[in-house]
Amino acid sequence: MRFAQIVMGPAGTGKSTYCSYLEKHAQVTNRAIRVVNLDPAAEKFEYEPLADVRNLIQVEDVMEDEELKLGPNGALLYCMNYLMDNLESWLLPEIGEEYDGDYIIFDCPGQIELYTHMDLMKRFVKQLEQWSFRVCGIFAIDAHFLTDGTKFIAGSLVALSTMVNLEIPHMNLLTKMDLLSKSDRKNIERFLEPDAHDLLQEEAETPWNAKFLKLSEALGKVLDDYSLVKFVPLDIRKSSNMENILLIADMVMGVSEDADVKVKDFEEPENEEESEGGRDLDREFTNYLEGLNVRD
Ligand SMILES: Nc1nc2c(ncn2[C@@H]2O[C@H](COP(=O)(O)OP(=O)(O)OP(=O)(O)O)[C@@H](O)[C@H]2O)c(=O)[nH]1
Ligand SMILES: [Mg+2]
Repeated sequence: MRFAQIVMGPAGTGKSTYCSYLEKHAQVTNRAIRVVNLDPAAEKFEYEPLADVRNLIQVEDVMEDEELKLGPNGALLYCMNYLMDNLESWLLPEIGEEYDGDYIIFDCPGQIELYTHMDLMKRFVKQLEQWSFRVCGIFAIDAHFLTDGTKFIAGSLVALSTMVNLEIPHMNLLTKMDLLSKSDRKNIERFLEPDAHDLLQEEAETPWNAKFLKLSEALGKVLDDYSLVKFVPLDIRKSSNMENILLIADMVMGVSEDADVKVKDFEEPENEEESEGGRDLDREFTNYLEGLNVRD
């Protein structure tokens, strides 16, 4: 049995940052988690990829193709199709045939149509399942876009389409929590266990809502009925948030304590401080985040 998180979501919402954060978290907590870059348009990321789709195909090369004549979005979809046709021949050798207990994070592109209605990612999920992976979908949403009830409904519906399309256990990550003001952070707490009906009541005064309140209420009911559309906050400065996310992912993938999840080979601590008092995970995180230039 192997485990995978597929990290999806709109452009710039912090998918790659989450992946590098998770890779680092795994290093300091001794879990063997590796990241695979599946974004053929990625320019840079901070993790050390186990495999990188850009070694198979690159968006610029496709855009330069005189016969295809594709722009950036069409070229990206072409690359993803090409990747799906080469999963057995390219990806499998890169990640290895069968290592029991492997935990792999797939960092995906920010093209939302890949998730909501196209079948490319569904093909990918099916293939991973055939390779005996248990898969969890992580859908990254920028917390700034969820600060009122109407935006919440819109954001949740995109997440819901993805969940329904891919048919895998699913978690919505509220990213960039560290950038929210105190009041926005407080405001967002009501979305963590939301009652869509209550949230919409507060929005009822705008002309749009007066006209479409019934529609919004009906959508709200859909979300309530699919109570799986839940949001988990990610404040990148807090290692406890990461632990929480990993725990939920473990739960939804059915990773039990007796499952054979790999830990890294034990390394002897190099300095005395570590051997005496254990490792200071928060300090290691702070050093890492300073390297990433995350604002405080
Ligand atoms: N402060 C802060 N900045 C973040 C966080 N997550 C992402 N960023 C910043 O947001 C920008 C986009 O982050 P990425 O991780 O590249 O986002 P992405 O979703 O991978 O973007 P695409 O792959 O282009 O769709 C970068 O400048 C990051 O440094 C976060 O949690 N906190
Ligand atoms: Mg990215």
